[in-house]
Amino acid sequence: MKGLKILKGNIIFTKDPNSFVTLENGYIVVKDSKVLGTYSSLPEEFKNLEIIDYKDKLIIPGFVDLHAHAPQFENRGIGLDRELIPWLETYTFVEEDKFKDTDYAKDVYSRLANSLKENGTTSVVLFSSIHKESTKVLFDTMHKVGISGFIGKVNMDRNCPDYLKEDTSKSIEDTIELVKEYSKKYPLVKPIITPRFIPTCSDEILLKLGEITTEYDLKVQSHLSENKSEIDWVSKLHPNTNGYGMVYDKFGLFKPQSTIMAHCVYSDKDEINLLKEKGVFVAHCPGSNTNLSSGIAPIKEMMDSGLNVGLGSDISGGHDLSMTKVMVLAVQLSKMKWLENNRKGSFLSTSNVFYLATKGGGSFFGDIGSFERNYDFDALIIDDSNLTNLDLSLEERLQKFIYIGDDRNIVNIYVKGSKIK
Ligand SMILES: Nc1nc2[nH]cnc2c(=O)[nH]1
Repeated sequence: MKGLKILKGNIIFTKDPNSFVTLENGYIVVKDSKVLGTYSSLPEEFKNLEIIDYKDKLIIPGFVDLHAHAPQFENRGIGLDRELIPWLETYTFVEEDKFKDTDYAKDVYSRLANSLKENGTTSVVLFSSIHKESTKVLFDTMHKVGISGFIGKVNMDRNCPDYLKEDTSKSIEDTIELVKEYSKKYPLVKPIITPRFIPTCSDEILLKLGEITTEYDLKVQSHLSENKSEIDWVSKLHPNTNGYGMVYDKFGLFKPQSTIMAHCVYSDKDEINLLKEKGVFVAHCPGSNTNLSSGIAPIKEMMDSGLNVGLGSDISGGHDLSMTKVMVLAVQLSKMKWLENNRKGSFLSTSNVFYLATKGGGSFFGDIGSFERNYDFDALIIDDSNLTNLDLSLEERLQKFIYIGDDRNIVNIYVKGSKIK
């Protein structure tokens, strides 16, 4: 049978946030790019096909990073003694300015893309910088490495240093050029509309971006309610709008089921209801919640209330793009939040956080992040033999890999059925 691949190993994935599906020495049948089925014993019809036998290794879905800043790759681990606005002004804008040079972009973006891949991120949603040519470099580089992604040229035309302040019309012109060139150029890497955040975007640019979103049927990403000074700033800039989220919505930038808002640390009831009503995805970024002293987003509550939620590394507000490190931090912060709330509700379980890092974020892309039938076959093969000599269940082995494993344990990677490592 043409286009069929059969993989054997210890399969573990989530269909819902509250439980794992595990198949010890199970089989995944893949047809072209998609999962045909998972089986504990191989059905007769596939019996004479070749089997790729991963023996005792784990087979898990690839990770999804819903929020990261590509031009901040070099800044990981520095400047984290500041809060958001001074951090942006002192470190981030200065580094992003370097991307006016495409040679610099080629160097940084190829290391970024390889690092994402090596760490098992098979789908990623990236902010680029304001620079059109370097954004093209990012599209081309991500395509070459073979992981899937949305990439957005940043738009900002006020309240930032002159060297990054865009002329509004030129910003829109460059965005449309990128959308036209890259919407169909590559199968796995697509453009996304990316106003940086409300403080750096004029009403005019937001209005135009809303129009482009509708006209070209695009997705949108930005930041929301991350830090208290930022929220105060937005309420001063938009005194007649009822809340930060409402500003995006007013300009048509909460496109149903197609928008990601990073952070949402301080979203109140009305904002949460708006996010829910519009099917906005919240990218929870525990790394930057702590590093930039922003606060802990109540992610477990958001998830339980039915919001679309995924995880973001948010480099370089977050210092590490490894999604296993992000998962650990998300669990740890959710425990702190739970204690802070006098043990009301609960904290993130291992299946909760694994779901967030796979199917939760993956549903922004489509059928991604699980091994259910017709899901894209994005998978990691994990050799965890160096991590323990205990006799553990598959769930415990996965937990151990998340907590103490690293990129060296990821021995093979599949994206859309193709082996990229
Ligand atoms: N974490 C984070 N928040 C932002 N808000 C506006 N820009 C940024 C950024 O680069 N990182």
